[in-house]
Amino acid sequence: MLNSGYILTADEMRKAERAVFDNGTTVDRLMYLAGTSAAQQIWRISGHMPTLVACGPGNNGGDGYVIAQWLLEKGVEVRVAANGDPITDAARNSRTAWQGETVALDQAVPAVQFVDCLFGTGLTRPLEGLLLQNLHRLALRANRRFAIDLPSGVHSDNGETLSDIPQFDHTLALGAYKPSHFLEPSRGYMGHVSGIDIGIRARSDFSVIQRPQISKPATSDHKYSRGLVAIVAGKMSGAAQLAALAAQASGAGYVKIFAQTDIVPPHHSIVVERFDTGEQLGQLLSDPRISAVVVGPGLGRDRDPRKLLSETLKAAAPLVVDADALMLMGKDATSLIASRSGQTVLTPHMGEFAAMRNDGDRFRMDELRRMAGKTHAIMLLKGPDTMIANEQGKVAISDARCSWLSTAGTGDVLSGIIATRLSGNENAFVAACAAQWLHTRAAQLAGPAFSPEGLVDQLPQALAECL
Ligand SMILES: NC(=O)C1=CN([C@@H]2O[C@H](COP(=O)(O)OP(=O)(O)OC[C@H]3O[C@@H](n4cnc5c(N)ncnc54)[C@H](O)[C@@H]3O)[C@@H](O)[C@H]2O)[C@@H](O)CC1
Ligand SMILES: Nc1ncnc2c1ncn2[C@@H]1O[C@H](COP(=O)(O)OP(=O)(O)O)[C@@H](O)[C@H]1O
Repeated sequence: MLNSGYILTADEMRKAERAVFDNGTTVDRLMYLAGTSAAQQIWRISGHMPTLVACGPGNNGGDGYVIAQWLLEKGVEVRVAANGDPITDAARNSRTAWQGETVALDQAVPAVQFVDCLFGTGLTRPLEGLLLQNLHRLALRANRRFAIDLPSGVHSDNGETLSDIPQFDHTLALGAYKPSHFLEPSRGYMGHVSGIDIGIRARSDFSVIQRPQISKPATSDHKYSRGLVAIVAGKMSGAAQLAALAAQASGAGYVKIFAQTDIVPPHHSIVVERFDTGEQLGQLLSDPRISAVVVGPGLGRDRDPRKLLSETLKAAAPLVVDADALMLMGKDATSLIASRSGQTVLTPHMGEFAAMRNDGDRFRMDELRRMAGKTHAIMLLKGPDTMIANEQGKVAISDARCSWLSTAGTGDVLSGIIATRLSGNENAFVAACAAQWLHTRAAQLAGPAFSPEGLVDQLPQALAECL
């Protein structure tokens, strides 16, 4: 994976480029490498498609002149649209090396293929006036649109679109992925995102969630050593049953549901144990063989579940806190979770996150990291761009996605998978990342319009890909 899966902010990318220059590569050389590699990718996809490349004033524009020249030498009918001279030496040199026709942006005639090299990581403010109008005019009248590094108008680091931007078919990330290659809403405009390796090797707190390595049970394993997952069920037990099924299908040795009502186990091997009071639940949870607990799915939000939640928070085992439990804690989540002794993973969706967070103005990734720091827990923010933060400030972002997951009950399934991964004594951050990968992969395998049960059915196959 590009830059070993480390995602770089614009500042980190500049530092990484400086390291490359310090090792003797010139700016011109790096731009040549970026531009020719991007051009080859465009050529592989489009061949001789007549092309217009829009070049901005900086190094993103510089890449554009290199792309145009490479395509010209391949025999493609290619023109450049640009206003004024480039502002960096490297971009000026690229422009000098360009042997084709250059026209002003507002004079440019659209071509079948449009390549946007107006702005990349250097974008600092919204596009305005004629620039913006011409971007739309030229892009919208093309049949295929490429964005180089980032679509012009996208903030590199936070997923925001600073201007109204056209929809692209392909985005070629240069050197390393930037956060906005994965975050919404910017990701939605990028079409197919792929990476161009230009020799950038830099670590970061941000990374892509990658396929986990999961071990088979050892020959000496038994059901308890593999992990006893306990799901706390409230009065609406369906969600807890889904979490239980998911825990089992992702490899738990034993799954129990602690339920306040008489429920039929969702599977013969899943044991239901009844309790009536919070104290009784506390006793059930004190079983030292329990290796992870889930609380929240279907718990309910009135007074009674509060007692169940406070008993559950006392459990020594690693805990997944989801759904109603998050709403019950609200803004008190930070203090309640920080005082726990065991590992905790909190899994809000955007609505639950809004109820928990203190600073609604802050960029959600920053707030997620802040909450992970304050709670000493793992924060997993669900959605099309699920991100997972730990207390050290690391953030892993999901690059795989499956919009069919937007159906009730799939979050319950995720909580069960996380519990099973936590049972394996994994570091909670690693466990949450592995569970997120398995969840999305199972969704991809399930095909369109699956039920949560259908999602659960695909978990063993997703798991098989990680052994
Ligand atoms: N530094 C390097 O050597 C390399 C850089 N590369 C490319 O260079 C890009 C970054 O280049 P730059 O840092 O020059 O930045 P850009 O080319 O993204 O932006 C150029 C300049 O435009 C101005 N600007 C920002 N927003 C504007 C707006 N809304 N309207 C008008 N002007 C605006 C800023 O002053 C900025 O410096 C990357 O995205 C990548 O495409 C690649 O060629 C790889 C090598
Ligand atoms: N549009 C989407 N694209 C990809 N994944 C999604 C999308 N919408 C929701 N999801 C995923 O589906 C799951 C839904 O969880 P949640 O909102 O808690 O639902 P529920 O509580 O009904 O189970 C989460 O894992 C979330 O990341």
